Amino acid sequence: MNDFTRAYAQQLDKQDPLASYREEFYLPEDGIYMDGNSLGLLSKRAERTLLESLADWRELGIDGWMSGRHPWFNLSEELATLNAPLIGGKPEEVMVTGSTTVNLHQLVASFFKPDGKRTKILADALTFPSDIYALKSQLELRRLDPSDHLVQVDSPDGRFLVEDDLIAAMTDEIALIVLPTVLYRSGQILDMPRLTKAAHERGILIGFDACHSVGAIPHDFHDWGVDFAYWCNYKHLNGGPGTVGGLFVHERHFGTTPGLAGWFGSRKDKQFDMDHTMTPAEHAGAFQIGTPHVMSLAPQLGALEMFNEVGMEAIRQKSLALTTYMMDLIEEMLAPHGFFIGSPADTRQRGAHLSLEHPEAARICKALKKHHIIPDFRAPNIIRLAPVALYNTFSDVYDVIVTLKKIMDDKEYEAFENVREVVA
Ligand SMILES: Cc1ncc(COP(=O)(O)O)c(C=O)c1O
Ligand SMILES: Nc1ccccc1C(=O)C[C@H](N)C(=O)O
Repeated sequence: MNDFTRAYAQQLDKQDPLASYREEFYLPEDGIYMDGNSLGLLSKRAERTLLESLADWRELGIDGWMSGRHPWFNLSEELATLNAPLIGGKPEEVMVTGSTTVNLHQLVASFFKPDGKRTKILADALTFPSDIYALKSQLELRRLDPSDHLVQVDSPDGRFLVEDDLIAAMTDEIALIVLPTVLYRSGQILDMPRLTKAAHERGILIGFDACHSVGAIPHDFHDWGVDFAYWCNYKHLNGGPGTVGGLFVHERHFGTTPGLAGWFGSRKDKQFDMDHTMTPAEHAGAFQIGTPHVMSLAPQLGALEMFNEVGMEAIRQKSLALTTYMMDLIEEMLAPHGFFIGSPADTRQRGAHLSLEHPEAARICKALKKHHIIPDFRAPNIIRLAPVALYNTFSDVYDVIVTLKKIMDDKEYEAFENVREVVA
């Protein structure tokens, strides 16, 4: 690209087949939101389905479980059907339940079966901390010392993982592998089919944390043979702050006893028999635990509808066009200012956000916020920018980078302290 005018960005917006979806969202009135990889924005459809469920509660009380606009007893299953195409699973392999960390606990409790020499869990050194806390506590629950039973593969540069290194660590001591689909800092996509194949050739189960990929890139978890996966629905899927998460269990594992059992994992027709012997659902529903957070599920009905309407291929195409455009602008406009793009240049390895590294990152983020631009900061030196396919424009990207240039040219960031805020 060699046209660095705003007119060119506007021309790209005119050609954007997804342009009309922007109007579906509540966007900041006088700013630009670039943080959809941390918390997606509210859409009018999500608001509508939440209000409908609230009205069901108001009008029906307990009968909302079986009647009303969105009967709550089957809501998790209904949402699983909407979530399944986004991760390439069969509807019965998916459940909308729990949260990312809770689902990881459930899946490790169910699928980590140390046996003989195989007593270790393999993870990586760059993954989200909550996953590591969960894995360590799962080991401790089984009286296995995490310092030698959790193997974390290092990254040569602190940004990216090397699949060959991960595969080399798949020894005959490893019982289970848990890796991210997309790294939360650099946005690197791991080669999931290759890693799954390598794990299975070595007799190891493998699961993925799909928080940063669901709603951002297409997946084929079923066809790749992935054993399990888990994710949140509040980032790219715009389900609302703390909305209920998702999990995938490959159908070959149906019948596995849930490690953390609870009555909502029962076969639906058996649940209210109130028997003290559980009859688990015959699909991924078995991994539910207790009563779903209905008001937190409800917005997903509206939010997920859009993804099914548009399809992940079209979303991915626009997302890559946005991040590629952003990279080009960064290289052209910010060259003298010491930024490093810590995300993959290769589109096959790039998720849906860019990570800009700079020693003054914390205060550059504060200066951006002063201009009503919302990025996020990840310590010690990363500005994450996520131009989101359904609601951001090429003009947004242009305006963000031009503002960043102004902040750097005029040293505006010097007015702030270079320390992170409490929620960064
Ligand atoms: C990759 C990843 N894993 C796990 C989590 C933790 O999710 P939760 O707090 O919803 O359990 C997050 C974000 O918070 C995340 O980005
Ligand atoms: N759950 C949150 C609650 C508050 C603030 C941020 C989060 C995030 O999800 C951060 C995100 N996981 C990240 O990739 O950094």
